[in-house]
Amino acid sequence: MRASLIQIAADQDEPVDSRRARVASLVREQRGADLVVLPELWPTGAFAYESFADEAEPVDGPTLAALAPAARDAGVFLHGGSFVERVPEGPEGEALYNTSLVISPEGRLVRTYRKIHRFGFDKGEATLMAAGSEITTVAAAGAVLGLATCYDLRFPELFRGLVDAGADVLVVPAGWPERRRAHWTLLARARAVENQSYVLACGTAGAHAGVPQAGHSIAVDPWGEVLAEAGADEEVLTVDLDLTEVARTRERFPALKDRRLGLRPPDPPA
Ligand SMILES: NC(=O)CCC(=O)C(=O)O
Repeated sequence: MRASLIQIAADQDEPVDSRRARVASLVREQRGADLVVLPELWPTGAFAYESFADEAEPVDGPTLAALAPAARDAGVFLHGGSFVERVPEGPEGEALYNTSLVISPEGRLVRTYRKIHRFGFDKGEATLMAAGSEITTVAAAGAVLGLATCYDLRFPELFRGLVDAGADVLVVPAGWPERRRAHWTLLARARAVENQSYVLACGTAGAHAGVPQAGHSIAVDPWGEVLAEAGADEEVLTVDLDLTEVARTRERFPALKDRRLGLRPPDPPA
């Protein structure tokens, strides 16, 4: 599988529609890839909280309208990163989600994933967005992609759930800040090693809302080796994955089979 990770900046000086057009044209340039991945919340910027409500859109809104024909023209599976999804009706009224799109080479939306772990503790995304609750995989380009978004990378149990659901390539769009870049690289490698899976983690470049971004999109193999890593600036990172390596790694070093589920919890302190 040839994968291209498009690490773009979500600069607030660039109008969102211009960025959509620019991203669509970058996707079209990836003809020959099997899978193209975009970062988290690239239309708005992951930390541009003030713009979330204004830029929120339904799943079939302008982001999908820009990306679907681009995926079709390039003939690629496209993980469209994520955007702010507005859901007008629900038990508690309107809600916003941090939602990812996966589009087929025919330009058809084949999967959505709503970010499960919201970042910000008692502010930002954690207060503005609702949390997804579904572990989500999708068959694409000869692999089973396990979908996660940014802060999700810190929660290994989600990734175990994805592997249990058959994932062999874990795809993580992100808007990860420069300040915690060491965690980004470490966690991407840890998720690959412990799950004996490829990890494709695509971050943003530049800075938005005053938060410098780490960039350093990264592709890691099931043994934890870094196959390719971007710099800090805008860049397309292209990498070839040998998907048979997942089964080979799991056979030669079958640690996943040694899991001990259902261990007895400790007795409460006396
Ligand atoms: N957008 C995010 O989820 C940011 C996550 C982050 O900064 C961190 O986990 O650290």
